[in-house]
Amino acid sequence: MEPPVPHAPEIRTDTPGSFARAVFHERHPVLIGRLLDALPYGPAQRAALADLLAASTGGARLEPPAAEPPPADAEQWREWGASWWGRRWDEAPFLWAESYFYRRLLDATGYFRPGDPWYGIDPFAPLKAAELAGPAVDGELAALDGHPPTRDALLAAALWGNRADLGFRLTAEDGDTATGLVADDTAALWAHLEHAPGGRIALIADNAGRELLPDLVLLDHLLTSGLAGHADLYVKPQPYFVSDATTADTLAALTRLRTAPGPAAAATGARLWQALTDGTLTLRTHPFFCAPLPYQAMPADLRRELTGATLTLLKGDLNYRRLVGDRHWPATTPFAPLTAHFPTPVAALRTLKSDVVTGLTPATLARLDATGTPWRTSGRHALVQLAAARSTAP
Ligand SMILES: O=P(O)(O)OC[C@H]1O[C@](O)(CO)[C@@H](O)[C@@H]1O
Repeated sequence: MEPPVPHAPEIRTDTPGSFARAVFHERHPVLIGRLLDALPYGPAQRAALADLLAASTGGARLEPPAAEPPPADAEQWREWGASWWGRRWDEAPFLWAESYFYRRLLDATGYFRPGDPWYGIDPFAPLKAAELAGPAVDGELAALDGHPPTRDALLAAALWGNRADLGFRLTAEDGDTATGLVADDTAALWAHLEHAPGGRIALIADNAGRELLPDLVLLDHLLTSGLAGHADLYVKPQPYFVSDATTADTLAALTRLRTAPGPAAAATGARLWQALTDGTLTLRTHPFFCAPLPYQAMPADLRRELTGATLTLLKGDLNYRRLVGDRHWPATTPFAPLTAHFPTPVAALRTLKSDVVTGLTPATLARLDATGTPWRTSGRHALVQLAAARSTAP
C-alpha cells in the first residue's frame, strides 16, 4: 500500500509575528519606497502603488486585476483567484497573496496597459541593472580566471547565488553571512547525471544578475562536460518578486559575460551565445511561472514540455515553496514524496528564506533549533535536495 501523502496547514499572512506577515507589513513598504525612488512615476502611478500597499495590509477585499482594457491574463486570474475574490487579502494563502501582490504592482505602474508610456516597462529594472553593473559581479566573473573551478564549486556558486535575491535584501540584516548546508544531495545529483549523460536538462531560474550568472556558468559546464546534451532555461514571462529573471535579464547577463574583461567569463558567454543560436540551449517561459499556485497544479502543456528531462534544477526559495507546497511541514517530512507530482527528477537548489523546509534529519533540526536564530528565513543556510526516482521516458 502507498504511504499516505502527508498534509500540513497552509502558510498565511494573518498570523501575528509571522515571517509571512512581515513580508507584507515590513518588506513591501520598503519595496514600494525603493521603486518610487528609482523611477519617476507620476502621481497616478504613485497613488495606485500606495493604494495597493494600503489594500494588501489593511484588510481590504480582493478584487480581480483591472478589467479595462482587459489584460491578456484576465481569464486566467479569474480562475486562479476563484476561491479568494471578495475575501480579505490576509485570508488568502501567503503564496497566493504574494504572487497577486506582484501582479497588481505591475497593474499599478501601467505595465499591462497598451498605449501607456510605461507599458512593458519593468519597474524593477533599475534595481536589477545596478546589481548587474556592480563591483561584486566584476569580482565573481574575474574569479573564473583563477584555478578552473570544480563542478562542486560551480554548483555551490549557483546555489549561494540565490542569496542575492533583491527582495530578500530589502530587509536582510547586514553581515548575515552564509553558513552551511542543511541537506546536501550534491553527490547524488552528479551520480544521477553521470548515470544518463547527454540528456536534456531543465533549469527553472529564479533571480537575475548575481544568481543567473552562476546558473549560466553551471549550464555551460553541464553542456561542455557532456553531462547534458541539451539544456532548457526557464525564465519568468514578466517581472516578478523584484529580481526574478526574465528574457531581458537573461540577455543582460549574457552580455555581461561576453563582454567581461577576463578570458574565462568571455569564453563562457560566447559558448552560451552559440548554444542559444544553434539550439543546444533553449530559452523558455510559461505563464505558470507567475501563477500563485504550487507546482502540483502544473498545467498539462508545461508538464508535457518538461517530461523526458533527465533532471530539472529548480532554483530558489519561491520555487521550493511551490514544489513542496507552502505549508507548515514538520521539517523532517521526507522531501521526495512531496515532489512525486513533478514530471521529472528534480533537484532543489535553495537558500532558506521562508518558513518552509522539508527533508531534514532530526539531528540537523535539533542543531538548528538550538541556535535560537531565525534559521529558516535568514538566508544563511542552504540546501541541495534531489528526488530522482521518476520515469525519464518521454
Ligand atoms: O528569490 P527567491 O529565492 O525565490 O526568494 C523569494 C523571497 O521572497 C519571499 O517569498 C518573501 O518575500 C521569500 O520566500 C524569499 O525571501
